[in-house]
Amino acid sequence: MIGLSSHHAAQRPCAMSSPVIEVAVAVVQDDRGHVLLAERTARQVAAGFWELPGGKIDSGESASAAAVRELDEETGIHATAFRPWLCYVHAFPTKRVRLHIFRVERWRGTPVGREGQRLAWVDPAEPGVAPLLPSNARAMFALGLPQLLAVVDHDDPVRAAAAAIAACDRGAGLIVIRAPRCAPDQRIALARRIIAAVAPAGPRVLLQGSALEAQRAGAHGAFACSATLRRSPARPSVRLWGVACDDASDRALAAQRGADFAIEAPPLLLAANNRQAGLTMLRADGTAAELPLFKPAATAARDTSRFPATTGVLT
Ligand SMILES: Nc1nc2c([nH]c(=O)n2[C@@H]2O[C@H](COP(=O)(O)OP(=O)(O)OP(=O)(O)O)[C@@H](O)[C@H]2O)c(=O)[nH]1
Repeated sequence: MIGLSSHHAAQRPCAMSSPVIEVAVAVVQDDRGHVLLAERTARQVAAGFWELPGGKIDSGESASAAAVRELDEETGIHATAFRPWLCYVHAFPTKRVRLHIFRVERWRGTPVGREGQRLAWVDPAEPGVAPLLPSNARAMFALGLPQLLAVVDHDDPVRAAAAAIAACDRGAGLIVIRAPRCAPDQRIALARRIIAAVAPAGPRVLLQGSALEAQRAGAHGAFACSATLRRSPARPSVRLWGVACDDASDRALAAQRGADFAIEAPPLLLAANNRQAGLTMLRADGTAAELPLFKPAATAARDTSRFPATTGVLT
């Protein structure tokens, strides 16, 4: 299940003037997609909180070198292939941390808590260990997102529902319904029809529109186009909020407003697909960004990334 994300809390003003501590952390996943977490020890601040293996970047050290070093020092795992993933600032009450998060794609070794800390392999969608460092909520949430997202944009409810079912067949775990030309009541009726049609496949469904429209439609959340994002003073009160971004400044704004993910698709592509099948498939993008990004999928292969719900603690 995609949980409520706690990274929406407003950033506290008292931390805003403190310097930003640069921290590099590693996401290591086993073949089930479970993520390696470590528990902070009694000797550390925030003892008992679970975190990704990592630590402060030494002066003159690159973020990637720090992530690889800390991973080895703390768990004995040697990363042989990795890539930058998310990078964002979190404001704790008294300090700010910039997390440089790396996805470790290949590694060797058997994880062991080399500093006496407990380790656990957890399902990112249902971690099963607590508490997690609040700064990691965005990353954990992003790890629980599906790989494929579909934008359904058709004014005709029958064709829109057919497009949404086709998207589920192709493995979409998230569906964004756009029907900007419809009046709100029509859009809500169309969304209800799509939500009922795809319910057996179980994707999350977001409606482009206000929080109230999304709620009336029974959607899991709301979606905002880039123009709405720029006009929005704050995150709407919805469980899941996705936005469309045209460029890097939109992305920065989306992260600041607490969006859960962003899509970057040329408006022309969406418009062209609307005239045809009403369906655009997007894939999770692997490059470094402030928040999870989806971009047009060149080939929409079936998504096999759903994680089982079991969790293992290594003692
Ligand atoms: N290791 C780690 N630190 C994190 C994560 N998220 C996060 O906010 N932090 C914060 O980043 C900072 C990392 O400091 P650390 O104490 O673990 O790093 P370190 O081992 O290099 O520091 P030290 O030498 O002072 O002990 C802490 O303030 C910690 O709360 C995370 O996922 N992993």
